[in-house]
Amino acid sequence: MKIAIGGDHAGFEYKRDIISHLQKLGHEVEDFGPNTADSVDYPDHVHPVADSIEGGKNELGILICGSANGVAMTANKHQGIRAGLCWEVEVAELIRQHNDANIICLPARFVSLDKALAMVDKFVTTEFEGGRHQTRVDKIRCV
Ligand SMILES: O=C(CO)[C@H](O)[C@H](O)[C@H](O)COP(=O)(O)O
Repeated sequence: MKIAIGGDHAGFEYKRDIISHLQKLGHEVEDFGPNTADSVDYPDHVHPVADSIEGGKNELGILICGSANGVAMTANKHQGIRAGLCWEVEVAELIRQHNDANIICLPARFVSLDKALAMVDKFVTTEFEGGRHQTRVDKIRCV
């Protein structure tokens, strides 16, 4: 699967380890930075992730910052993006099953790396259930 990843300095180390994990599983990962742990502004690295998914270059996205709120707020400004903030593996499953989320947002300062990896694994392997959920997802789009 083609996956876009990005975030800010607070998520830099987790992003590095998530990329390695996904590549070992055979996924193609495009890293939109940051490339160091130096302080950055997360929107600079979130918009390109969202653009790549809206443009069809990548299928899913992963965004990591301290609380995950900034990256989620930024990503969800894009009409074609449904970004879900996750803190438990079951939530990572539900944002795919019920919300057809195409981006998962991870709070690096509030979850362990092992949990972050487990959430990523669940996110990329869970399908949208459609049905009643499709009706709701269709109503998310702003007019
Ligand atoms: O969600 C966030 C921004 O709203 C993240 O938690 C950022 O990583 C955090 O704000 C960065 O804070 P810092 O003090 O500049 O490291």
